[in-house]
Amino acid sequence: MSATNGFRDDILRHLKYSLGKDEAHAQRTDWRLALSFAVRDRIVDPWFASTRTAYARQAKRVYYLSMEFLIGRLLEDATVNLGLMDQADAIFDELGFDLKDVLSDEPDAALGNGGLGRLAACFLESMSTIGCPAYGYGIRYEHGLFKQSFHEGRQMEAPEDWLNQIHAWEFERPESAFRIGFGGEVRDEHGRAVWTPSEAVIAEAYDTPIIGWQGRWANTLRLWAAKPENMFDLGRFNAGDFYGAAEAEALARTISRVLYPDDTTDEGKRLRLKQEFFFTAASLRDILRRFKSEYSDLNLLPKKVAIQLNDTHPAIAGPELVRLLHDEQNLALEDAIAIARNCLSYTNHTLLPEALERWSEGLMWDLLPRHMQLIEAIDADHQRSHPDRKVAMRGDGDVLMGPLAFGMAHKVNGVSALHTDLMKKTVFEELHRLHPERIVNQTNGVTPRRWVQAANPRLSGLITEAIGDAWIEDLEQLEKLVPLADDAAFRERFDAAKRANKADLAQYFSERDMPVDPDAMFDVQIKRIHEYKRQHLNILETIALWQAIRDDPQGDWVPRVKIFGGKAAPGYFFAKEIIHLINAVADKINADPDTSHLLKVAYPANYNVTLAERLIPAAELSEQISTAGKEASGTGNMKFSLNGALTIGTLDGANVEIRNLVGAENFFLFGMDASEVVARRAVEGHAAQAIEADPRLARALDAVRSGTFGEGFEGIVDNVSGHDYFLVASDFTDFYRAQRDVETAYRDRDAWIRMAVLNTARSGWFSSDRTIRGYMDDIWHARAIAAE
Ligand SMILES: CCc1ccc([C@H](C)CC(=O)N[C@@H]2O[C@H](CO)[C@@H](O)[C@H](O)[C@H]2O)cc1
Repeated sequence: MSATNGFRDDILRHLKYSLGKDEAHAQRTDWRLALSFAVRDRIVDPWFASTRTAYARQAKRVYYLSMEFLIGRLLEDATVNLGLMDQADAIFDELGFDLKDVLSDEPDAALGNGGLGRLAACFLESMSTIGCPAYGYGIRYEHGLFKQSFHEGRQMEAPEDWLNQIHAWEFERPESAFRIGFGGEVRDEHGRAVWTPSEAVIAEAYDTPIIGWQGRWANTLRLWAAKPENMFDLGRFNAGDFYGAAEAEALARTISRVLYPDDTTDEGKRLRLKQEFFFTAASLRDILRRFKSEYSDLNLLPKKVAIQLNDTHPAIAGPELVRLLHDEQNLALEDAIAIARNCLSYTNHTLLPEALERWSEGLMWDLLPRHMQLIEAIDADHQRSHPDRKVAMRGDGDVLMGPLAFGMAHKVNGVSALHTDLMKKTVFEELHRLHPERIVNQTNGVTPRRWVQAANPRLSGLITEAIGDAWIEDLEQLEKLVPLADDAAFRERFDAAKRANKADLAQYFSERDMPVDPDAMFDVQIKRIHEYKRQHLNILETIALWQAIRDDPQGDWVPRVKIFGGKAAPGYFFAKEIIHLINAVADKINADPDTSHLLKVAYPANYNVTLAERLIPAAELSEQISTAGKEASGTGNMKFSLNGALTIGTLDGANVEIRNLVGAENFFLFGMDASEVVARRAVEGHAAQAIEADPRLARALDAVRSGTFGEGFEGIVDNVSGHDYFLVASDFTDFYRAQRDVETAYRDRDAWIRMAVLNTARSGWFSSDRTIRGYMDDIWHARAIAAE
């Protein structure tokens, strides 16, 4: 019985016995689920072996606590990592189906907003591929990030409901449940603090196996769902109070009902804090339960447990771990604090002031009274050892989650070299001076399995043909491609792969009434919509280009398609105006008979992980144009370089390291650097000056203000020509110059492809495997082990 036949039989067996469907009546979803179950069967054994080996080897485990895991689809990832893609392709071909079509039936697990959530997902896959014993802990949101659609160019939001169908990749764990309390009071009983919560919910675990490359190891993503202590109040039901009967359940489930869609603004909502404590407390309980099932001496905890806080969202872990060790395990307070600190480490992902979490002490006293007491004690303990320094964890009636996380962590890291440096000079300046060894850098990375091997099979095949397939788990082997940049035949095939990917994307767009020319340059900016990411700078340059083409239609223009993708937080008005403007400009320019053969704008709605996997392999120009000093790292920038797109960008975040590795000559740099930005912002009237000095910019802004693209965009023009905090006006002229340089380069196909090959070849360092090895060595002191 060949492996393929065994696999085929398992698919048919699941269709019949797991889904109760016979082939004749099976829908696409049935086939997708049958395939999922057959693939899942092949994950369970390595999964169990990994868990068993970690216990047998008394290995140190890593616990990654994150409010977000932007996983996307799982079936293709698992099939690729198990090396079953070709078999699945052959089986479905024989069954008369297109595997790609079956795979496209899976909904994205959109349990995240953007960079932070996707990084967590890449990290889980890399920890499994490396064989680092680890758990991801998060929330099983019933509704992930909202679905975006456009109505008359404006963003509309609709609930995302990935769980309104069978979810093939989770195992419910009713036996792993914890009672999580809120509110109530703290009484002192013989010198011991006893917290009696006034309300409680049950946190129930759902496990998803995360298989690594070649299925050698699998870790667990444990997501907590909120359930009521008692499901249904029969008494109230019998009394005819039907709502009352279901109230407890509805209230409890609210905690894991929906992901907060903000990715840069701390709303400070009570429910958000409940979500943060809910999953953090359940995770710490589970971690201590597992530790105590193997060891009795709590002083061993830091040797066996490393807990990573993905930003401040789980920072309540500091006080909660101290509470568990001191109040429940009876360790002395200072010992509890020391042990907790040696287990905990914290990653900062943003310097934006509005994104730094602070909770009112009033709310903290109300919701978590014992934790507020402990925060005071921890703060006092920290200040005691540094009386003269302003390193308070509280200020103006708020608990500052950044300083609290910093104070309760043995290591704190930034996510790119520039960002880590800025952390030391700005938000954590005083704390850094106090703890000069605590801040380290771990530049982000992305998993090459999803973002190259699976998303871009044409390029992957070409690379493997040229240098073998070891690159997939040792990405810096891509360096071996450098000499091939000078090989015309290889360049030819490299370009052919990109060309074919562009044709696929053009097909996808034409099916959605967005016809584009596959021979035009595909210029892509895909990320959350935010002023600091400057999508409005990109659309203003697009307008100026359009005007220039109209001035000189016979000019030697390079046909270009400007592709945008991204959601705005529902409450972020300005970002929504930027979306509206981009769609309005698209309508105008795409309908212009004189220019539409030279310039098109495409903005597919509902940008998510799956759409990124479709857009990035077809991209030629990657827009990384944030105001220097604002983008902590970026990870899309890495995905584009690996897939042979050239970057136009500022010296911001990881762009700096990408440019250093691929070579300045293979990168289109523009704009001010982080220190020039600070200096320029201090110049009175900096925007007006810039507009004064650049007629193209003035003309583009006039067109927007005068209604060329419709009414209602004054806000954007006023901002860019007024306060312009993100220096769109001041960076415009150089951006326009860089875009013209891009066109000059693009005209020389050979030179362009050569640069593209060098970007792919020299981007291997941006593998999340390299990043995870950095965390293992510098922060977690954890070692990889192989499953027995
Ligand atoms: C409290 C609301 C909130 C929610 C999420 C966040 C995240 C930290 C925002 C985020 O996703 N940051 C991005 O993290 C990526 C992974 O490190 C970086 O590559 C991006 O530069 C950074 O913007 C801030 C504030």
